Amino acid sequence: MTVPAAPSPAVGRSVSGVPAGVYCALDTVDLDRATTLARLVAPHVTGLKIGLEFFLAHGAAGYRAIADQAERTGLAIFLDLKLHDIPNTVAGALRAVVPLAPRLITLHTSGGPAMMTRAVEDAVNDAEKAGVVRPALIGVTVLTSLDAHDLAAVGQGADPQAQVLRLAGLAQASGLDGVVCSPAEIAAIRAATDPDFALVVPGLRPGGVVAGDQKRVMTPRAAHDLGATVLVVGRAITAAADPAAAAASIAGSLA
Ligand SMILES: O=c1ccn([C@@H]2O[C@H](COP(=O)(O)O)[C@@H](O)[C@H]2O)c(=O)[nH]1
Repeated sequence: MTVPAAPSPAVGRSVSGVPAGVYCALDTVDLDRATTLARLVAPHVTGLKIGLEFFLAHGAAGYRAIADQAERTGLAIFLDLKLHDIPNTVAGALRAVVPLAPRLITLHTSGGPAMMTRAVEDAVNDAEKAGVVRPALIGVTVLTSLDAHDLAAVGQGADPQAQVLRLAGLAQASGLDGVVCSPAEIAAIRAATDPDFALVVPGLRPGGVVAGDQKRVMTPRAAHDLGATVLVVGRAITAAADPAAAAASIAGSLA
């Protein structure tokens, strides 16, 4: 199939060293599939997201295989490990992965202020020691797969927006560079945080694509217009019959 010419994949405003635009989530345990997807979507996206599925299967060697490819095509790498543990353990995990030089790393804001402030301090030192640019530290607030009913089930009575706002405020006060939120909370966080606070937004479904396990969803265009910095798109691209065409169509929808 012919892939339509893509507009510039750099959309939105880059903040805190986070290049703005669409990042494709390479959620697979298959290294060949990940490298093929990375090649196919490269002309249409700003970055590639490596998450738990790929990293647990292939570790640093797999990361480097994707990062080498990303470097050749000028894409940013987002290492989405969603670290969540005591401060010392998260600091140790960062020490292990900061030398890989991803542009973004995630950790859970519900790990608390002590964990986040320690992460910020240590990431600076880890990056300096490794001679790499410090990654942006991005706090996961309330997963986009959760709704008010799910929050109540785990003892968090707050509605998702109130809980996301609370955690985003905590993340900013702890020195993080931004948060992961759903499209539904972008406007409220933008109003409550510094303009340079990065908003990383999954839960994106172009028209006609099923939500599946995601509960707080919007289209990429709606999230872009609301002010997302990073648009995270996985299955709408990777499960499409033609991933390059799907990525090109999403990039085109933002123009
Ligand atoms: O709250 C969150 C945090 C991270 N994610 C990640 O984004 C992608 C979304 O994949 P889709 O296939 O587009 O649903 C996936 O890698 C998640 O781990 C999220 O969805 N929600």
